[in-house]
Amino acid sequence: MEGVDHLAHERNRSQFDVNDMKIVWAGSREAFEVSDRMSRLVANDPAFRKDNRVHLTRKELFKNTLRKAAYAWKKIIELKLSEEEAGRLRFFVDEPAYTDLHWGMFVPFLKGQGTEEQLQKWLPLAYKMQIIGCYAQTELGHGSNVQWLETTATFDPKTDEFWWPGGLGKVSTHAVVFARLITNGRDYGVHGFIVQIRSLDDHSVLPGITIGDIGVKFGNGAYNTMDNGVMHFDHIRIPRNQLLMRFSQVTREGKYVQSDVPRQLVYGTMVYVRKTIVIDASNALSRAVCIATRYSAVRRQFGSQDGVETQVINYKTQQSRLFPLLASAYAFRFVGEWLQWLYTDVTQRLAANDFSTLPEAHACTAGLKSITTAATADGIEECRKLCGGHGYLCSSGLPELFAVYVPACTYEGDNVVLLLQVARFLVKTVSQLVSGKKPVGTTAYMGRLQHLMESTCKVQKAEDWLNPSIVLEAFEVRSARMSVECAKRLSQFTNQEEGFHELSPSLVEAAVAHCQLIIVAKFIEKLQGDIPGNGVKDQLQKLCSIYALFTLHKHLGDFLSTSTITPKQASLADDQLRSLYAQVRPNAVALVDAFNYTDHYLGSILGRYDGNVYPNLYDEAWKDPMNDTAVPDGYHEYIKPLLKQQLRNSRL
Ligand SMILES: CC(C)(COP(=O)(O)OP(=O)(O)OC[C@H]1O[C@@H](n2cnc3c(N)ncnc32)[C@H](O)[C@@H]1OP(=O)(O)O)[C@@H](O)C(=O)NCCC(=O)NCCSC(=O)/C=C/CC(=O)O
Ligand SMILES: Cc1cc2nc3c(=O)[nH]c(=O)nc-3n(C[C@H](O)[C@H](O)[C@H](O)COP(=O)(O)OP(=O)(O)OC[C@H]3O[C@@H](n4cnc5c(N)ncnc54)[C@H](O)[C@@H]3O)c2cc1C
Repeated sequence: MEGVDHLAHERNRSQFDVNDMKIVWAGSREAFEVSDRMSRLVANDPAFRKDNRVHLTRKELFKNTLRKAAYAWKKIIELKLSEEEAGRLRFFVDEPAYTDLHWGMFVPFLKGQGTEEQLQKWLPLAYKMQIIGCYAQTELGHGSNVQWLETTATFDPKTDEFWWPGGLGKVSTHAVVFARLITNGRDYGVHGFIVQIRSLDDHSVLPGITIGDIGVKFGNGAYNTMDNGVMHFDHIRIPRNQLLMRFSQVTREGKYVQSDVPRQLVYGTMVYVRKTIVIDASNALSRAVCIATRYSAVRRQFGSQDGVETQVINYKTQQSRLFPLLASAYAFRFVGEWLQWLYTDVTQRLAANDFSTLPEAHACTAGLKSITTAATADGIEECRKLCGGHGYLCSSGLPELFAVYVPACTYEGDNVVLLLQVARFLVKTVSQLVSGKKPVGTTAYMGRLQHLMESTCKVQKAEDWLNPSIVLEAFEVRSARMSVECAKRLSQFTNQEEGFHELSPSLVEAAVAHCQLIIVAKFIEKLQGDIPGNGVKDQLQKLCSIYALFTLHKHLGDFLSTSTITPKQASLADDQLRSLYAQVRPNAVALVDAFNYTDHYLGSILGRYDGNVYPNLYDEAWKDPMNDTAVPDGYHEYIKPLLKQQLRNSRL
């Protein structure tokens, strides 16, 4: 029945104030207000309709995305929205588009790498969208290995193929292009250039440049709203001052001048985007968990008592699959908040030419991007399975969410390649202990190595696993012992690079252990701070324990093989986990209501706020074009003759 809240009984059971939790999830009351207003503005405007995406052809889909992006831009101007409001509006439009790369990579790269003079020229054009930019770094032959990019930019004192860049295929007029800078016969490695690729008069591709779309990508709808492109340069010429010269210059005479900064600053935009991808992971996972939790509370199957079947959310197996994902969504939110702080701090230090925390920023953004995207991609697929057959319908919202999300494990740095960067950072940290260098930041725990190597876990009863200090120490011991073991095995190789290559699977596991420790530590830190709201902190403490103990359970091999805990303590952790699931159960629907997602944004019949699933699932089926006629296309050509032939055969 429309208008009835079929989940009211669930909402009445919750033991905390969901409106207070909405503020904590949003980050502040102001952030909540902006988000709530923008999500409703989008949900209530039919121009942002998205339930028809899966029925559109690729060209219709793309044109529809251009229409929405132009309409959104018009709204932003008309309503004089702030940068924050505009960003939230684009988020709730929920459609990968060229604007993501224009605002998410092209503009940040200009801001990070341009000189004052270059910013004055290019930023006003980009802010007013008088030029549209993309980020062209990946080539057909190289994406991960940036140092081996093959496009060259040779300085001519007298007077290159990109693959993947989002927005490149059909829309962008300009590109940030990565190429090897060659001047006076010497290769100075990869630098960033701004290159005009299309005419601002008729959008034609400029001479010497070939551009196209790379073709259909995974899934219906999904990333096919984005014109990821292919571009080939054939000896084009650009002015010298289109080398972005904040950190290195080429003089009019062709002399290369490198200011005294780490060359990795040219990678600054990737660090910036990896940081944002962690919060994006929390957004995507919370969306899938919201759908799966509400549907699990609606769905009844087997186990009937007095003629009423059991809600599937009451099965322990459903809880053991769903609640860790709920906890992870909150965990990734809070580590993403901390990462934003770290990034701001590093940026302020860079402005003062303090590069001391650059390695930490690189390791944290790389590692946390890797493990949160991997867990989220797996988590969205698990949420689909938690919804049984209906989870496989596009009207559940889950297949398209999965298809649009999974490239996050690849773009902005392949997850394994990035974890290997973290492993290098850890091995270096351990090796520097010998020389007396005090580890700081997220590796500070390595400074207590002696203690961590000798420590024994104090758990004697299940409740002991609720003690944050005990949990934190267990994760520190596991990570420290794995890193030390890798460093020890590596030291037995005469060729360190060969050893690193040989031991890379174990090194990746040590990197994961370190990054999971960061997530647990930041969740605990969050709870040590002021958490306003009735019953809110208590719920978050339960979710923090669930994230930590589920992670311990999932990586039990590490904890046992490093003697961090005993099998008995592992069993006590499982007991505590089950108890925590029972405590979260009455609050589960309210905990996902706290994400404050509109039905429009969720795009899911299963995840409707009112839980009125079945009538709407049934009605949705009839909207499919397949049901336009009772007799399907093809009947007369292929079915009728077959049936007639079979009838004749049976009479012979
Ligand atoms: C894999 C990378 C990081 C290797 O970089 P490379 O220059 O080869 O460095 P080394 O491994 O030799 O390390 C040298 C040194 O530099 C440090 N370092 C590396 N990267 C950074 C960084 N970003 N910030 C700070 N420091 C860094 C490293 O730690 C070493 O330090 P030492 O002290 O040990 O010397 C690199 O090739 C890379 O990042 N590859 C991934 C490429 C990538 O992410 N591409 C993204 C393209 S854009 C995209 O995908 C857009 C998607 C948008 C969408 O649609 O959403
Ligand atoms: C949807 C999408 C959007 C994108 N948008 C953009 C964009 O806007 N601009 C842009 O420039 N690029 C973009 N990219 C490209 C993306 O950045 C690259 O695909 C990504 O960096 C991975 O690089 P690769 O494709 O070379 O993978 P590869 O590195 O070739 O990975 C292939 C396999 O090799 C493994 N591997 C590679 N090196 C090592 C190593 N040293 N040790 C162990 N294993 C290794 C990887 O783990 C992986 O399993 C996009 C990609 C996608 C999917």
